[in-house]
Amino acid sequence: MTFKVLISDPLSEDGIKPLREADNIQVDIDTGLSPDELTEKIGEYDALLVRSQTKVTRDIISQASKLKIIGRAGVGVDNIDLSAATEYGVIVVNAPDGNTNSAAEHTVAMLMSLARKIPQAFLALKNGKWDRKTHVGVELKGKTLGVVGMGRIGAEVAARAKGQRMNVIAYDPFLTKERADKLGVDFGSVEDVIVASDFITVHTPLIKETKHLINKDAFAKMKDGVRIINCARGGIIDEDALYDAIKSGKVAGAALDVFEEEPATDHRLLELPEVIATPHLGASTVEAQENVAIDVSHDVVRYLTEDVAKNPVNLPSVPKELMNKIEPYFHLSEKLGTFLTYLIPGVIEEINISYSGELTELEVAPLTRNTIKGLLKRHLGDHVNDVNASYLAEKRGIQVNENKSSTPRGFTNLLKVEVKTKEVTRSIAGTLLNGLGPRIVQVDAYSVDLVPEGDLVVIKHNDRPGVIGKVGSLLAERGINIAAMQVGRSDVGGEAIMILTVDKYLEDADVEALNEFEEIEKLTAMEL
Ligand SMILES: NC(=O)c1ccc[n+]([C@@H]2O[C@H](COP(=O)([O-])OP(=O)(O)OC[C@H]3O[C@@H](n4cnc5c(N)ncnc54)[C@H](O)[C@@H]3O)[C@@H](O)[C@H]2O)c1
Ligand SMILES: O=C(O)CC[C@@H](O)C(=O)O
Repeated sequence: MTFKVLISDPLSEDGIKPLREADNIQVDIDTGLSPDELTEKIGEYDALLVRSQTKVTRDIISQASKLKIIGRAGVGVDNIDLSAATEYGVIVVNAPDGNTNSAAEHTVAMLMSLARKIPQAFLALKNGKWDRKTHVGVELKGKTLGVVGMGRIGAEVAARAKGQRMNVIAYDPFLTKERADKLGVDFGSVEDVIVASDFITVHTPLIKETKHLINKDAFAKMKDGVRIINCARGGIIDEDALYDAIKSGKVAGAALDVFEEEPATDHRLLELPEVIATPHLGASTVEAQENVAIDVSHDVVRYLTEDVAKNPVNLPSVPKELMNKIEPYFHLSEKLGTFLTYLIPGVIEEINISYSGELTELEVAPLTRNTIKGLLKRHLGDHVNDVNASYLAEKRGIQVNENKSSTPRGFTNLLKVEVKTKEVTRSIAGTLLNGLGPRIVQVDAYSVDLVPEGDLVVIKHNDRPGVIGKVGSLLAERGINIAAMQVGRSDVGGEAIMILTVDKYLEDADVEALNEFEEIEKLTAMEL
């Protein structure tokens, strides 16, 4: 099978080598497509790679019937409709580390240019003006830099600012006193940062909480003559409020690499002499472009060929060490879910997944997602995957409960799935037997020992002598070989269950013939 990958923004040719070198991947590069052209084309592709120019909208994703992965060569994923991607089961991966250094260096370049008015002086000189009076700057030494957002880039900027002998005060909802001490910065609320700083630089993502975080009210609280830097995302700073604050003299200058609408060639902020700007160049270095393209290309190859991604954005990433431990349970968890779908009539209302024994020591969320996938896939189709399984369950109003109990229950590990509909509650449990692989060990109240694989027949019947023989003979007459058989009963002469592993899926006629036996209460043929 060959996977088709579309690259719709310019990426480093050296960086996409992992894609070019993969045997089963065809790479098409088509930059500058209009939204309509991309919508028309996307149906052919298994993967889409973008930088920040391509807007991957819901409309585009909804037409991407084969799309499995969107790779963002960079950090910010605000140009991708993540909800739509999750809903359609498309994983989004980014390259979070590859451009940190370049973005931090660019921020420092902007900070220094802003302080010393280098772009303005250069422009004047280019225009033949030797003007030393207008371009008097300020020193950084001893000034306070406020950093809003102390993630990868914010922390790097803070470290470099300290090298300029600046004091740094930072705010980040995840910044603890210990980390602040380690980084050698003061920390406080966003208001503390805004009030105390001579320069303010923002390094948050653009999300609901950070949209216009720096607004009219915030400017009002700042020191007179404050200088503002935004090398993160347009929209974190309210551009109208910034314009007014510069015009009023409250803000002495601003350095902007990003804008609410890009490209921003005709922006009124650019008319102000106090504003210096670059066209979203934070990550535009040879090194960063190569790094991010390599990282995202590797993840695309990995996901298309092995179903694992290192930097997923719309799915929690599973550390390698954990993955090694839980991977053997993947097959079991999905099969338990699939098995149950054959036993339940009606609409699932609740799924209860319990983990016991060794499993209690592990992060089991990936197994829960996989079990839900098994429960939904048979009815909803192959588009159900790890990315959208939980979303699809929630959308259908299915309550999913996950719990851990350390009670050994006779197994070193046990995964039990119970499903409730309006009419019934059914359950199944499985284990991973050392050296033998996955086994189903319980179906409702019955203990069994079953490999969760192949064509199975589950027969609920009355416990009477001869039933097993009758079923065996009928199947033999029809040329259906029984590979394995499990029987269990509630009590002598009561309800009993027979589970057969057969070499061939039962046709409707075979099921009808078996149902003729009066001892058989219910028969279900299934394919795991
Ligand atoms: N200009 C460029 O070319 C360029 C290049 C790379 C990254 N970026 C942008 O820079 C930003 C930071 O990137 P990063 O790699 O450091 O990301 P990151 O995820 O490492 O850091 C972001 C930090 O923002 C913090 N945060 C979230 N909400 C906040 C809030 N309300 N107030 C304060 N902090 C908040 C988070 O806790 C996190 O620590 C992103 O917007 C990214 O898209 C721009
Ligand atoms: O693609 C780019 O050059 C911009 C990348 C940058 O904004 C990011 O968020 O990583």
